Amino acid sequence: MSKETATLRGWKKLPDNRLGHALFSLGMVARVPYFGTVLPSVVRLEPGLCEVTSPKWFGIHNHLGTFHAIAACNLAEVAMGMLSEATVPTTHRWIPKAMNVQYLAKAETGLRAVAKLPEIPDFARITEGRDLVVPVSIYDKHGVEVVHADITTWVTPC
Ligand SMILES: CC(C)(COP(=O)(O)OP(=O)(O)OC[C@H]1O[C@@H](n2cnc3c(N)ncnc32)[C@H](O)[C@@H]1OP(=O)(O)O)[C@@H](O)C(=O)NCCC(=O)NCCSC(=O)Cc1ccccc1
Repeated sequence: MSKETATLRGWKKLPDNRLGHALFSLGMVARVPYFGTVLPSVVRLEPGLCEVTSPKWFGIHNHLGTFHAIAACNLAEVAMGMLSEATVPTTHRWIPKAMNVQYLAKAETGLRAVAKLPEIPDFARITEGRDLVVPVSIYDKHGVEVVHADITTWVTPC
């Protein structure tokens, strides 16, 4: 039996272009409707790495007209969630349990979230629940990191 999740297999089956990314992202939003508020587009996915873009549109504005902080947190959750789906094998399960977030600069443009693990754990050695922190950097269109989130997930053997 494959240890790859259906999510990662689905990503690999789709073409690595705008259409494939749109189809994958629509499927994701169908499963997790709240993600839809940031109109996410998953553009890169592999074990240990996920990149998601999100346009700046009226529905995610705050009173300053910038990208609402909690909408940015939602985007961080998208990137962490898809990274986890692509990384955690079917022998284990994961759930986010905490997020530490810093709003580093005003987010005036659409955003790009990059979730990246410094190293992929050896899941065979995870025989009881343990924390796995997923760092997520969120950049504006100028490449400035405007938000940084460290999301703690709880990984357990199935
Ligand atoms: C589970 C834990 C984190 C730790 O509790 P402990 O007692 O130390 O740990 P223990 O391992 O003993 O587990 C006890 C029970 O916990 C449950 N359960 C455990 N693992 C999983 C799992 N992988 N999946 C499902 N359930 C799991 C299970 O019922 C288990 O009982 P069982 O053993 O089956 O009978 C607890 O504090 C909690 O539930 N917090 C709320 C977390 C929460 O709601 N996060 C936000 C949700 S995600 C979101 O909104 C955004 C998003 C969406 C999509 C994509 C991305 C982002």
